[in-house]
Amino acid sequence: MTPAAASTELAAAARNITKRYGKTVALNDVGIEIRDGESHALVGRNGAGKSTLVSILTGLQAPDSGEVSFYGKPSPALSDREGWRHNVACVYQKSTIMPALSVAENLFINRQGKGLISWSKLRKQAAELLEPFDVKVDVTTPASDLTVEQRQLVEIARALSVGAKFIILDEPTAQLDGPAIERLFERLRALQDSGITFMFISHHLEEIYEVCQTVTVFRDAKHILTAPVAELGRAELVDAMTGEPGGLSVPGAADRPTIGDKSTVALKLSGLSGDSFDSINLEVRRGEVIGLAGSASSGKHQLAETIYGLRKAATGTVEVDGKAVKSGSVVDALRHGVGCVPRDRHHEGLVPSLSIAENATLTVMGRLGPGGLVPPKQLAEKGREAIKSYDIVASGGEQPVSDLSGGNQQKVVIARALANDPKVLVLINPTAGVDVKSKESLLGVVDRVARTGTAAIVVSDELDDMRVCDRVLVMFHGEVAHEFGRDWTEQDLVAAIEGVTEK
Ligand SMILES: Nc1ncnc2c1ncn2[C@@H]1O[C@H](COP(=O)(O)OP(=O)(O)OP(=O)(O)O)[C@@H](O)[C@H]1O
Repeated sequence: MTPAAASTELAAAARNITKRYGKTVALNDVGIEIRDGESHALVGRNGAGKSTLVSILTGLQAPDSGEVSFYGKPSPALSDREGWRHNVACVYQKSTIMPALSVAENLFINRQGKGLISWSKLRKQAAELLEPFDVKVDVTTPASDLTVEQRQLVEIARALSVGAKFIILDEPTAQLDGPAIERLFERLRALQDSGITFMFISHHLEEIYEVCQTVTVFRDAKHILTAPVAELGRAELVDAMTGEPGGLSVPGAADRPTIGDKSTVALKLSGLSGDSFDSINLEVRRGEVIGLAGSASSGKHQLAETIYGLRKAATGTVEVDGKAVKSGSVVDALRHGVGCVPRDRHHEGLVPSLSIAENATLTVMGRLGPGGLVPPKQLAEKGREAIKSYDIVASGGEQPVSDLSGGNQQKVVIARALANDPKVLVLINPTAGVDVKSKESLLGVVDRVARTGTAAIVVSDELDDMRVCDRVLVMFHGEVAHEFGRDWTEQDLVAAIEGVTEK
C-alpha cells in the first residue's frame, strides 16, 4: 500500500490506556495513534495486550483509565453502540456473523428500522453492497454456508455500509490459504486507495511488511515502539517483541536421524476414503513427522479429522500399532493413543470455564486419580508443568482458560494433546495464533516428541510448519498428488499446492 495515502489527521487514537483483570495488568499506560488512510500493524507476543486494546478501541469494554478518540473527537459512551459502529469495525478471527441468518439479514442486522421489513428491498440492497466485493453468493444463503474468506468480506462490507472508515483486522489471514490471502491483500490495497484506514494484527510478520506502513509493538502490556515499517528490519522487530536479541530458529527435520524402513509402523491408513478425500494409503513410522499440505479444498483437514475420529470414514481403515481404530470415534482414537490438536480450538479444543490444569489433563483424568478425579496437588503440578513446558502466559495453572489470550489458549490445546503420551499425534494448524517465538518452541515440541518415537501428522498452510517434517504430502482434490522428502523447496511446494506442476 502507498504511504502517500496516509495523512497527518488521526483516524483513531488511544492514550494512556490502563486495563487490569484482577491481578493481571493487560495494558499498562499504553497508547497508539493511527493516521487517517494508513495501515497500522499492532504486533506482540501472545498475551501482550493486543486483543484487550481492540476491545477498548471498539467500545466493547472501558479502560480503567485513558481515552479513545476518533478523528479528533472523544469516543461515544459505551452504551451508544450505534456511535461506535459509525467509527470503527473489527473483523475478528471468530466470526460475529449469525450463522442461522441469511447473508442479507446479517448485512442489515440491528438496522432494519421501524415498521415492516421489505425483504425484496433488503435483498436488493444486500446484493448491491456486496457487488464491489465480488462475493459470489446468493444473499439468501445462510451465513453458515460461507467460506471464511466470504465471511470476512461480508463483515467488511457491513462495516463500510454503516459508515465506518476505520477497520481493525484481527489475524485475518489465520484461517485462509495462500491464494485467499493474496485476494484479501488485493482488496485491502483497493480499500486503502479509497481512503479506508486499517489496524492490522498478525503473527505473520512478513504480512506486516507486505501491507502496512507503520508498526507498533507491545510487550508485557507496555508500548515498546512505533516506527515506519520501512525503517524497521525483521530482526529488530522480533527483538522488540521478545525483548531480547537473537534471531529465530525453527527446528528442521534434517537435524533428526533418518527414519529407516526398520522403524515400526505406528499409523497405517488403508484405502481410506471420506468426505473430500479418496483412497488414501499411508504408513507413518515411529518417530516420523508427516506434513499434509494443500489448498483449503484439498481434503487435508477432512483426512486428518478422520484419523483422530472426528469424522467417519466412508471406506478403509485406520490402524494404530497394527490395531484397527473404530471409525468416527474420538474416544476410541484416544484409547488407541491418538492425540489431536483440532482445527477449531473454540469448539473442539477446550472447556473455557475450566482451568489450564484441568484442560491440560482432560485426556488423562482417569490415569491421574480414582474415578477421574485428580488430587489437587497433582493437578496443580500438571498446571505448573504445562505453563513451563509450553511457554503459557498466565497467572497460574488454576486460571480459567477463558481468561487467556488466543495464542495461549492454543498452547493449552497442545499441552492437552501431549499429556496422554500419544503414539500418534495429529496437529491441525498447530501454530495458528501463536507468536513467532512461541511458534519456534511449539515446533521444537514436535521435534522432541518425534525423537522419542511419536509419529506425527502436521496439517498446516504455513511452510514454516513443514520444516519439521520428514515427508510432506501435498493433497489436491482429495488425493495425494505429490510427496516430498526433507529437501523440498518453497517453490516446489507452492507449485504443488496450487496444482501447477506435473505429477
Ligand atoms: N477476561 C479476562 N480475564 C482475565 N485476564 C484476561 C482477560 N482477558 C485477557 N486477559 C489477560 O490479559 C493479558 C492480555 O491478553 P490479550 O488477549 O490482550 O493478549 P494478546 O496480545 O491479544 O495475545 P494473543 O496474541 O495470544 O491473542 C493476558 O495475560 C490475558 O491472560
